[in-house]
Amino acid sequence: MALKFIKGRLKGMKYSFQGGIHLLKTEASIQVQFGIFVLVTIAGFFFKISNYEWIAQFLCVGLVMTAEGLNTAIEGVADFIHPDYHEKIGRIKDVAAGAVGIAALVSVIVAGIIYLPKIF
Ligand SMILES: Nc1ncnc2c1ncn2[C@@H]1O[C@H](COP(=O)(O)OP(=O)(O)OP(=O)(O)O)[C@@H](O)[C@H]1O
Repeated sequence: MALKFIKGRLKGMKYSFQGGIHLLKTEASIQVQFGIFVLVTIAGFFFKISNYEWIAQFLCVGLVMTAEGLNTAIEGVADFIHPDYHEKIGRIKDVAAGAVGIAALVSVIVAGIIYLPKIF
């Protein structure tokens, strides 16, 4: 029983890992965000940011990439169930993209709070 449960969870982890790799290989926006993650990590070491600033930074990067992954999944489902033009599909995609936009805006604000005082 417990072994079956553990095997199921490990399988789930394998699928989520495969999904993440697929996103990184195929989605230009995730690749850009991964590049930003690398850059801000370098900046974090350069400016010697505090533990709490590292936490805020990792949470922001994670938030944006999670939102982007979900946005990609929603776009994929929308295109699969309705490949043709439809006003509602357009609205659904806009809302999903809007969620990424909110995450990105919050992240830019957090980055400003962390880095602007260190630069100026
Ligand atoms: N089937 C559709 N019906 C109506 N409007 C659509 C449809 N597909 C896309 N759109 C409109 O075009 C916008 C961009 O959609 P698209 O699927 O090209 O996403 P994208 O942001 O370019 O993502 P990606 O670059 O990952 O393909 C949507 O937000 C929506 O406004």
